[in-house]
Amino acid sequence: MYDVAIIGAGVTGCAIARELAKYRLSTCVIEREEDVCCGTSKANSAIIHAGYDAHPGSLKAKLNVEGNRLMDGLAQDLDIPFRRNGSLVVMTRDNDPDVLHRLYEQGQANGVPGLRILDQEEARQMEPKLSEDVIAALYAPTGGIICPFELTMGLAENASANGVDFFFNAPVASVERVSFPSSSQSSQNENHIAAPFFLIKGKAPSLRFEPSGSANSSNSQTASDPDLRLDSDGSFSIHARLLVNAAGLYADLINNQLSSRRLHIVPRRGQYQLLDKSAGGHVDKTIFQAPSKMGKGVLVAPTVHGNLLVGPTAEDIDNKEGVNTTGEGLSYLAETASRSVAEIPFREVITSFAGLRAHEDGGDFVLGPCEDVPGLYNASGIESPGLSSAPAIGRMIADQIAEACKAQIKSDFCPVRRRVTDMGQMDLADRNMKIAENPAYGRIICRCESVSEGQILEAIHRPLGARSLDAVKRRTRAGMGRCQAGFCSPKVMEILERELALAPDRVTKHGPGSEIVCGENKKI
Ligand SMILES: Cc1cc2nc3c(=O)[nH]c(=O)nc-3n(C[C@H](O)[C@H](O)[C@H](O)COP(=O)(O)OP(=O)(O)OC[C@H]3O[C@@H](n4cnc5c(N)ncnc54)[C@H](O)[C@@H]3O)c2cc1C
Ligand SMILES: O=P(O)(O)OC[C@H](O)CO
Ligand code: FES
Repeated sequence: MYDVAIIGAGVTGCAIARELAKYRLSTCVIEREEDVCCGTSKANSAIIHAGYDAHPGSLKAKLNVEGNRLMDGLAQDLDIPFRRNGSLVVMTRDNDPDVLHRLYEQGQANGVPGLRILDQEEARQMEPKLSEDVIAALYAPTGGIICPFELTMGLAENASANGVDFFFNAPVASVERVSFPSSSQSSQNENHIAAPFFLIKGKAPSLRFEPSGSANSSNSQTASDPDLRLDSDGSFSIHARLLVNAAGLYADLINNQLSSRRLHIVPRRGQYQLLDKSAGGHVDKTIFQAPSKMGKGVLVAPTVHGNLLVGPTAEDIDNKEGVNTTGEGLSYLAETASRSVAEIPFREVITSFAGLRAHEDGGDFVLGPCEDVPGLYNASGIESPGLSSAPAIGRMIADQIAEACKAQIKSDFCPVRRRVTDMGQMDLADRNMKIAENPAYGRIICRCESVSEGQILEAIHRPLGARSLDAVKRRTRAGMGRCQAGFCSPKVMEILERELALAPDRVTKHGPGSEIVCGENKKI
């Protein structure tokens, strides 16, 4: 029986897992996808917000500012690309003239440091490509940009290295609070009433169990593991004393199985255009427009890897899987972005994508113990600024759980994790030394992003290692370049086949059901 089970391996679940790993508690994370960071955490604006957007007194306001403050230390410990590039909210003649003052006052109340309102000239000096229509701007020096994949994976890998188990390809179908011994408990317990616990069930024919700290672990689960029961049809059940609901868009479905305090989460789609690195220097700061009831509006921002990002739209839709882009949405972006930034080189678009905000009807994060279900902790309704707030959400939930269980701090928690070697960040001498040590670092697999075979091997053979093309991409950037994997995909597939002893038709893009080839069509 685990002390704590967390449903969801997005940035929220992984941040909570890492904080819980600081305590003497047995913890697992259960994720329906094949990897961490497959939900909203992988498709967003990647901004670490300063914290002036949310209403004073809200959880969003408090945790955004605290998360922002914690980010430098976390990025250093977990080796996450993060840059405080600062942000501007620009005002044009069409906007309500009070908008910047309102945001400024809100920021002051939330405790955001260094906010300043700039006139037209100062704003343009800071960002020469601002549109002619911009007449003033709110400057926030603590705004930042981050790699959301590395943030989520760094938290997860570090949690794993410190004792947290992960289950992948494990969609939870039902959760139940049980207050009697179940048949799966040991016979010693049969004659007395056990403390209530959560019974978490699902069907996972290809469940992948990653016990803590396991590098190179095989894909087979351990049927003998006392915390997990797996039947021949792939049904699994996991027992835990406490349950954390960090299931993103599906957190309402998990909560509503247990609590009469219903949640309702609407997917609010945000579409983006991502431009090539040749356009990455078009702006330096993150350029926001005036916010609306639907969100912070369309931004133009550099990414930590040197691309330019334009988006998102904000459309409420019915489909929790509706991550498609639309012609209408993408045209809206081009038209709207030009109100704040001039001459955006849209010819340099290399891809478009969409993410879904988990918008809860109440409008704020839903965090902490659920009033009518002892042992259930919600981390639900985590829309923006969820990425920025993740370090603070992790601390808040873990502290609440540790206090409730009177859990002791572990003395051997190691806060440090290193990401896959980034050859691009090395000088020539270091690069040559690395290649001399291991020639695989000299074999370039992804030309656009200069990713070597050595880096891909590292991505596969590390705790919570990559098992698919997209998982390799998130860890190394192989496939994220200008050709969008046209050249490097077959090569990465070959490496996955070889290293994981997979038949070619078992290599997937993003887990079971996304196999890339279906067989041979010609003998060579
Ligand atoms: C368009 C857009 C732009 C954004 N921009 C920013 C930004 O710039 N800055 C910022 O701070 N925030 C931003 N956000 C918000 C931020 O991305 C989210 O708040 C954050 O990623 C939410 O993380 P999460 O872990 O709660 O959810 P997710 O990342 O969605 O993780 C939930 C996980 O639960 C899993 N799951 C669901 N149901 C089950 C089940 N039944 N069984 C097992 N697993 C399950 C899912 O597969 C998923 O992996 C943005 C969001 C969007 C959509
Ligand atoms: O549109 P929002 O308010 O959900 O914010 C999304 C990002 O944080 C900024 O683009
Ligand atoms: S070669 Fe990998 S993205 Fe182009």
